[in-house]
Amino acid sequence: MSFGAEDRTKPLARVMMRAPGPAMAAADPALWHYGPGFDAARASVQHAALADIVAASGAEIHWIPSGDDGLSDAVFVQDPSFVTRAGAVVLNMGKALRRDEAALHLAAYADLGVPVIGRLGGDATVESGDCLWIDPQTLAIGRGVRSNQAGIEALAAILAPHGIRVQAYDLPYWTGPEACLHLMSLISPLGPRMALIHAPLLPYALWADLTARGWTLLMAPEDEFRASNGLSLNVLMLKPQDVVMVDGFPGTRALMEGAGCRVQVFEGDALCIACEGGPTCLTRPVLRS
Ligand SMILES: NC(=O)NCCC[C@H](N)C(=O)O
Repeated sequence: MSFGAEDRTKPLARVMMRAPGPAMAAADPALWHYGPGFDAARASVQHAALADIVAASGAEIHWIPSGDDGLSDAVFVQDPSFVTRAGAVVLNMGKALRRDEAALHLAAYADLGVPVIGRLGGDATVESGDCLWIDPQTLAIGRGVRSNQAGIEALAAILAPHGIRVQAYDLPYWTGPEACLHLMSLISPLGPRMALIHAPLLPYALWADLTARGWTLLMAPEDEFRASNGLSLNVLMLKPQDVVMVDGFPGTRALMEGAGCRVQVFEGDALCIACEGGPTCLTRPVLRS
């Protein structure tokens, strides 16, 4: 089976997802840092609506089995691993409650026949929500509450033999270590060299590096970013300039449409805004082709 999802000139062809299922139905919102809008039953319906959009785009979905395993955040399949043209890397989550998700991803790659080229463990943590492909040879990593220096160094050592360079950028404190602030909370690629950004929190050096490479950076409306706890900006690229976002943010949507994007929406208040993860976080690309 072919794999490798780092080339954003290509459409999403294969992706992993996990339904919220019994794990999220049993979740204690205070333990998981879920907001007042959390509603597990509605979250399941909203997740299914996103899956319908992804499937209609032509991408094949590989479902990680849901279970009553206490892993409520495992619905956010973006984070515990990522897939390069050389194979998958299985990460070590910075959020302690999410550590056991690695086993789900290892099993999924075994099912799919995707080789695992490296794993992180011990005190070295990186979450894939902190990882952004600048180009297929350059992976940006946000150093912050979820991804640490030891993790970044371990990941660089795994990727270097495959011709992939890692570049770290520091993330801000923002609302503190309990909240989920990933690098990808501040930037969503819309195409090979186009992205939606929240400039005030984005590492300046990343902004400068992308600008020097000729990226078009669209500044997402501040009011919608704040009202959504950042989820207005979490946009999944299905194909270059063909994207899906949480409904309810007309200014952000209009900005992307004005830049030539087709934008589809789904309701995400009970799932995305409440649980701090949007359509990007709910999908783990395996292949773009
Ligand atoms: N890539 C992402 O931004 N993932 C969202 C993860 C949300 C989840 N509740 C977490 O705190 O890890």
